[in-house]
Amino acid sequence: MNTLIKNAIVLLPDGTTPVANIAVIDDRIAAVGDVPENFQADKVIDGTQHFAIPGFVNAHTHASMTLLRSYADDMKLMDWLEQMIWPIEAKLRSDDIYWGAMLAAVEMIRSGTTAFADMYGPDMERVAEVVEVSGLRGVLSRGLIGVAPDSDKKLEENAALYENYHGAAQGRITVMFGPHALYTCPPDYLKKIAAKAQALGAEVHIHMSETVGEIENCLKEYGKRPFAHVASTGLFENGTLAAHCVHLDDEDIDIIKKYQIRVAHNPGSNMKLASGTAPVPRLLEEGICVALGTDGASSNNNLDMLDEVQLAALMHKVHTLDPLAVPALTAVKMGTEYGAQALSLRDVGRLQAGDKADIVLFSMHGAAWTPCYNPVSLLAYAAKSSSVDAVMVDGKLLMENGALTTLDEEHILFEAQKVADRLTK
Ligand SMILES: CSC[C@H]1O[C@@H](n2cnc3c(O)ncnc32)[C@H](O)[C@@H]1O
Ligand SMILES: [Zn+2]
Repeated sequence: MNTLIKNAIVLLPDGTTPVANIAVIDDRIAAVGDVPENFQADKVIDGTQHFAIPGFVNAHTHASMTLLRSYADDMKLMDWLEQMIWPIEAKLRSDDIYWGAMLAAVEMIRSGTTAFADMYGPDMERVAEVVEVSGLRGVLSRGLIGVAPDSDKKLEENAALYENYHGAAQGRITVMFGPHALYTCPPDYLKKIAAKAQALGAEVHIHMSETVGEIENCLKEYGKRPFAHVASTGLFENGTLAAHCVHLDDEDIDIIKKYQIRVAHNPGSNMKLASGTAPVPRLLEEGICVALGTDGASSNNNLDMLDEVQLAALMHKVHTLDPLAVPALTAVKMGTEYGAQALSLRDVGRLQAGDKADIVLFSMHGAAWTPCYNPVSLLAYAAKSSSVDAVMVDGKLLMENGALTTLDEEHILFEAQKVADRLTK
C-alpha cells in the first residue's frame, strides 16, 4: 500500500518544519520533500494545515492500569501501591488485562502515541493480542516481583513471552524482562533475571530511584545507592530502560553513562505521587538518552504523551529557574525520537526516508494553533491532543479523520467499565 501525505508542515530530524510531501511505501517512508515523479499512491491524504510529526513513544507505562484510573489518588507511592493498588491488582483476571490494554490502546491512538513500553502482568500475552489487533507498536515486559512465592514461575513466563513474541506482529512487538524494582526484587532474584536476559539477549525494563525512601532503604539494607546496588547484580549488562530516575547523585549518573542506560522520565506521575523532580537537564547535558513516559493511568491519570511533553518542557524551567532547561524541540524529541532510542526501536522516531512510517498528523485548524509563528512551540506549549487527526504505524492508518480504524471504541469502553464494576463491587 502506497500513501502520499501532501503539503503538510513536516517536523524534520534537524528541527526544521518545511511544507513537504511524505511518500510511504508499505511500512516505510520512501521520501520526505521531493517525491519521485513515478510514485503511484493508492491513497492521498491532504496534509494542508496539518503538522506531521513522528508518533509519540510512551517509554514507560502499565497499560491495563487504565482500569484503575481515579481509583486511588493523592497518595505517596508506597502507600498508594501497598494500601490500594496491589490489593486490587491481585483480583485481575486475564480478560481484565486485555480490556484494560484495549482501553489504553484507544487512548494512546487518539492522543498520537504509536509505540509504548509496557510492564505488567500476569498474561502479557493478552497485551500482545491488543498490540496485534490495534496496529500499535509495543515493547512488552512481564512485571517481576521477586518477593512473591511464584517468582520463578514469573521469570519463566517472561522468558516464554520473549521466546514466543519477540519480533511478533510483523516486528511491532518486542520483549524485555521486567524486574519491578530493587525493593520488590532481592539481589539473588535480580541475578537470576540478569542471567536469563543475558542468555536470551534480552534487555531489561525496571523502575529505578523513584523516591527518597527507595534510596534510604537501599542504603540501609545493602550499604549502596540503588544504581550501584543493581549494577552489582549484573542486571545492567545487556541493555536497560530505567523508569523515573528521580533521585540521582554524580555516582548514579556515572553508572547510567557506563552502562548506557536509557531513562524514561515520567513528569506527570512524579508530580502526582509527589516523588520529586528528576535532574533531566543534567542528564541531557551528559548525553544520556532521556525519553518520556506517562507511567500507569492510575498515577498520571491519563496516557496522553502530549501532556508529558508539555510538563517536561515546563517543570524543569520552574525547578531550575532557567527557561532553556528543556527547550520545546528537546521536549518533543524526548517524546518521539529519544523514546524510540530508549526502546531500542530501529528506524523509528524520525520522519526521514528509509525509516518506519509511524506518523501523526495534527490538525492546525483552531485557536490553539493560530497564529503559527513556530509549530514546534505550539505543539509543546499550546496544542491539545484532541487535534490529532490521523495516526499511522508501519504505513497503516490506525486513525483517519478523527476515527479509529482498527478498534471498536464504544465496545471497549463498555467492557472496561464492566471490569471496573466487578473489581470494585
Ligand atoms: C509487577 S507489574 C508492574 C507493577 O508496577 C506498579 N506500578 C505502577 N506505577 C508504579 C510506580 O510509579 N512505581 C512503582 N511501581 C509502580 C503496578 O501497579 C504494578 O504492580
Ligand atoms: Zn511504573
